[in-house]
Amino acid sequence: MLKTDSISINDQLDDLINKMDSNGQFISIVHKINHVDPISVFASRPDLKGERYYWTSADGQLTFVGLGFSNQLYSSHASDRFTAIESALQSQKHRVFRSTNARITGTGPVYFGGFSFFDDDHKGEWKHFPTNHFVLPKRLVTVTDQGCYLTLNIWIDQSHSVDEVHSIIESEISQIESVESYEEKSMKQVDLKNEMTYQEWEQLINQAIHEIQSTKLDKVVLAREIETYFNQDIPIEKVLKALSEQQERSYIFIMENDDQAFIGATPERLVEVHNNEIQSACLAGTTSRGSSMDEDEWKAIQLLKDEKNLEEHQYVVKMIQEAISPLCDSLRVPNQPMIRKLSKIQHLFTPVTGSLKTNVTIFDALKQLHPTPALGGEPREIAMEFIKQHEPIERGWYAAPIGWFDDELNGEFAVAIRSALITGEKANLFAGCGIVADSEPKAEYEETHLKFSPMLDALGGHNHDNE
Ligand SMILES: C=C(O[C@@H]1C=C(C(=O)O)C=C[C@H]1O)C(=O)O
Ligand SMILES: [Mg+2]
Repeated sequence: MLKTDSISINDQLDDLINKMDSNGQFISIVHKINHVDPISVFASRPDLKGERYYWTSADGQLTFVGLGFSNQLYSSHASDRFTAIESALQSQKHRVFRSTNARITGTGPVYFGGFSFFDDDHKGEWKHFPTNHFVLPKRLVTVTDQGCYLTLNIWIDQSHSVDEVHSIIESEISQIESVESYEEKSMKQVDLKNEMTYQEWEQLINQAIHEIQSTKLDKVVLAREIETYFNQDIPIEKVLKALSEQQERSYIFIMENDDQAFIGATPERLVEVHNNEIQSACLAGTTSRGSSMDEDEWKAIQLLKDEKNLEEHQYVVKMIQEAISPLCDSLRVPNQPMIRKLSKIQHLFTPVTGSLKTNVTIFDALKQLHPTPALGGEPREIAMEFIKQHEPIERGWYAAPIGWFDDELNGEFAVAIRSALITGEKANLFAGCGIVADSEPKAEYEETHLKFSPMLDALGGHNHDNE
C-alpha cells in the first residue's frame, strides 16, 4: 500500500471518490521511485512518440520526462497568449496526493509547453506548434538531487474504484523502474540546404544597418535557417543524448506534438519564479571559444571590452530592468556583465534577480519580457515589424518562451534558441544574432554559423557553407 506518514493515499482517494461531484476531476499522485536515467525513460516509450516532453534546467538540478498527454491548455486567437494560459490553468482544479510529506519542486501537476515568437498563428512548417500550447503529462518523471519521483496525472470520476487507481499506480511505477538503458542508433546526413544565400544575408544585414542609422531602430535580431535531411527518421533520443553530453549550462528540451519535435539546448533563461523570487538573465554579445586556455581567456577579455558587443548587451539589460522593475518590490542587476562559457561559444551575461510584488505571476513577467532585445530588438515594436517584413523565415517557436509551471505558478521559461524543428527525416535549424549600427554582415554570418554548430553536431550533420 502507498503510505503517507499518517493516512494512506488509498484512504484519501476513497474519501475523494465518495465526495466527488459527477463531473470528475484531475488527480495528481506523486510517489518517490528508485533512481532512473531520464534519457532511458524518454526512449522507453516509442509508442508515445508525439506525446513526449523532456526538460533539464541549465544548472542540471532538475530533469523532467513527460510521457503521454493527460490534459492540454491552448487558446487559438487569444489577444494575449500569456494570460490566456493562466486563465485556462485557473479553470482546472487539481488535487494532489503525495506518498511523502515533502512538497518537492517539479512534482505534481506540472504543465510543459511554450508560445510562438509572434502572436499570430502560423501555417507553414510549424503546424503542430500554435501560438500557445501546454500539456499536463500523464506520467511525469522528475529527477532531482533529492531523488526521483513519478507523478501520475489522471482523470477520475465516481466510476473509478480505489483498487483500480491503486493498480494503475503500481503498474506504472514498476514499468518506469524497470526501463532498459537506451542504446544509441546511428544515422547519416544526406543533404543540407541554406534557406538564404550569403548574398541574401548580406543584403538583409545591410538593410538593417541602414534602418538603424537612419530611423529610431537601435538593434534588431535577425535569424537564418538551415534544413538538413537524413537517411531515416531522426531518432530524437540520439540527439537528446548528444546534446546532454556536449552542452553545459544549457536547458535541454524536447517538445513533441504529433509528428513533430522541437528540440534544443539553450543557455538563455527568460524567467524563473520560485516562491515569489524572480530571476531573469541578459545574454547577448558573442565570441568563439579559444583553442587553448590562454586564447580562450584572451577572447573573453576582448569580449568584455568590445564596444559593439557591449552595445548589443546593454539594450537587453536596460529593457529587462525596465520590464521587471514595476513587477518587483526589489531588483538586483550588477552593473558589469560577466562571461558565460558554453561548449563552442562565450557570451556576455548579466543575471537579474528580484522579489515579486504580491499577486504578480510568472505569466505577468512573460508578458512584459517577451521578446527581449536579445531575440527581438530595440525599440521592440519597430524591431518586430522589421523582422516580420524582412526576415525570410517563419520563426514559429524559435526564440520564443518555452518551459514549465506548476499549480502554484512556480516555474521556469527559457528562450528556444540553439534549436531545431524535427519532422521525420528533416531537421530545420535556426540561429540569429543581434544587429547594431557597427555590425558587419560577414562577422554576423559567422556568429550564426557558431550558433548552429551544437545542434548540427548533436544531429551528426555538417555545414558546407564556409568550408
Ligand atoms: C538569437 C540567438 O542568440 C541570441 C543573440 C546573441 C548575440 O547576438 O550575441 C547572443 C545570445 C542570444 O541572446 C540565437 O542563438 O539564435
Ligand atoms: Mg551578437
